[in-house]
Amino acid sequence: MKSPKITARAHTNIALIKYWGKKNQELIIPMNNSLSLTLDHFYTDTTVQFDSTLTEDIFTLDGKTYHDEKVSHFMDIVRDLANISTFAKIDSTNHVPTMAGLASSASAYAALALAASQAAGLNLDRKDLSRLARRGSGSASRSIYGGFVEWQAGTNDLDSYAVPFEEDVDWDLQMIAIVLDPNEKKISSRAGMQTVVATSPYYPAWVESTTADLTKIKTAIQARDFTTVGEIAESNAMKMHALNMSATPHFSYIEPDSIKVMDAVAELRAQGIPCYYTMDAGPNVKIICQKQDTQKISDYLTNLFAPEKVLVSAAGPGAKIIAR
Ligand SMILES: O=C(O)C[C@@](O)(CF)CCOP(=O)(O)OP(=O)(O)O
Repeated sequence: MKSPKITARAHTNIALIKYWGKKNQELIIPMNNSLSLTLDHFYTDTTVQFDSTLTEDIFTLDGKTYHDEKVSHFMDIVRDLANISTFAKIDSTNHVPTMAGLASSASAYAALALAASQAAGLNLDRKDLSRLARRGSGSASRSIYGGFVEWQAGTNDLDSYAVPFEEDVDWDLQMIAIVLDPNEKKISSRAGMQTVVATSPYYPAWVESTTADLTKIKTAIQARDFTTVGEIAESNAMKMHALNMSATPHFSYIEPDSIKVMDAVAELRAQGIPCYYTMDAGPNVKIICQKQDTQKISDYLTNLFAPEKVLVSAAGPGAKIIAR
């Protein structure tokens, strides 16, 4: 007996106000609210079909089969929700340019949450989809929606989910990802944030300051105040990375080429071009800019990096079913 074969598409999101620490590991409840922009350029397509002849979940990513504990654990959560015990075939394709290093768990688990729940006969609303995606990866909770999205931290499985802050973004904000290292990061987000929560003396100040940043950036987005949005996002990212350097053992995702991009942004700003950077759990740098400046910034960057490493995105859509 086979279920319908469902394909869902979800896009990557990049946080302007970071999630970097959990209150609860198993349920993935964050310490603070975060806010992101869903991007149009990078997305994951995932197809799921439950099949009673299978004796385990079969997961392929970009054509290769993997035994992924996180995926199986996630599928157990879906099976519990749907009250079924059937295994599934899961085929995922990351539509991020090769060597992008941006194939984030966010788009992957948002697409899997939508495809798997639908194939299991569940018809979850977007709030419950966000809660389900959160169980796969915290940032995936935000990729259920397009545009600017806020993940309300909450305190338990029921009240920790994302909400749209501005889904149809009518603002010419863009993000230029400079792909410095496509390989898997040495320290995963999950391990990195666990270390800082447990050992950084600055952690309580991070939660306090990032909560203040969130309030201010929401006002700035609504006011279309690009400079303030950029300044807060850049500062928030650097505070997140300062946590890593203050942990025990200390660690950092920042590599020499990351600093090269940061210096380029400083030079562009000195030339009067407003642009700001953010970084996540890896060396890649994302530059926040306005569409009118994107070409000038890209031209400057392609003098420093190979053109195929400079990838431009605008605001993108939420998760949706693309085939059934
Ligand atoms: O996206 C952000 O807010 C900031 C980060 O990207 C890192 F900079 C965190 C992503 O963490 P995620 O991969 O979701 O961790 P999980 O819940 O342990 O799977």
